[in-house]
Amino acid sequence: MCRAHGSEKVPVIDLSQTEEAAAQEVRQACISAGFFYVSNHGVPDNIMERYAEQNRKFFALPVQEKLRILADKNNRGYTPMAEETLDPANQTEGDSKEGLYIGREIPADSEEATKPLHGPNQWPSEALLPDFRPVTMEYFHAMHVLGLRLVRLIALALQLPADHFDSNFDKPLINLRPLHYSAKVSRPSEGIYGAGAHTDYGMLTLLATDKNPGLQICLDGQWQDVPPMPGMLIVNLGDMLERWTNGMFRSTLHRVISTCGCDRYSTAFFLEPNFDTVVECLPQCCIDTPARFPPTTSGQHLLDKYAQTHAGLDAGIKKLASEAA
Ligand SMILES: O=C(O)CCC(=O)C(=O)O
Ligand SMILES: [Fe+2]
Repeated sequence: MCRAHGSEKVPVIDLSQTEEAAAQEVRQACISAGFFYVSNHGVPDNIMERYAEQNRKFFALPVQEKLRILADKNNRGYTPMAEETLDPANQTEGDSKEGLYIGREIPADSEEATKPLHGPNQWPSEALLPDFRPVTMEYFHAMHVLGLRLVRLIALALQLPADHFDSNFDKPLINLRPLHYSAKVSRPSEGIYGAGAHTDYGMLTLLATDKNPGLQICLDGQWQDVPPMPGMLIVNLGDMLERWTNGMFRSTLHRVISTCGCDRYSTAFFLEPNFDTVVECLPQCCIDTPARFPPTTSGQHLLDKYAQTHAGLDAGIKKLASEAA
């Protein structure tokens, strides 16, 4: 059970220091909070700003236009307001947010596209938003480079060679997910949330938010605010890293509580191992404690999770699609 707010416990890690020094700080943060900020991360402000502008334009499109690219079976495309319920046990309605899933661009006729969760992206009309795709791809690339750098820091933080996980990330499952939260004020006592409490599913998440607060994480039984910090990104670990490390590195419960009565924009970049990667306790993490989780694969874990939280992946998406037609 997670209660009222406590003090700030999310560290800032300066990525301009040596890899060894950064890895030490990453290790501490992964053990204690499962969340950290990164400063001097190398993604220019200019890209961040141009990307944020395109997202505002996308979400400002008429809903009919967005529904044209409703998320498909590969989880690429638009998820309407309240389509996702991240914490079904405690929510009385869906999250007060809409989003767009963008993955690695995989041509429909390629071998890779035969796998679940692989395929082409769905883009908004070029005539309406000519810069959306190129600017989004530029941001995607910058996050991908930074994400792989963080995977190497995490390997070092586990006292493994920096390239330990590299072969698990040469065909990664990536979701870039711009989000728009409506101005609806959250009422947790009534089960109404910006985003219900959840842990992220994969290896790690790189989050960029606008200036409005809302993100909270559950630490030591208390909800702690993780406010936006200018020029920094928020990094958190997902379930797969928790499984790999047998719980030593934390996939921390978090949620979004909207209090300002204003719209809020954020973007998560979810970096997950290749579809077929087996995720099981690293030998060094199950010497003293038996493995807490059975082995799984990256792809299966994600498919299971999406099926639990997205109405849109089954009958719901068809209903929304037929309403839009
Ligand atoms: O919008 C935020 O601040 C958090 C979003 C989030 O937790 C998610 O998309 O998994
Ligand atoms: Fe999350």
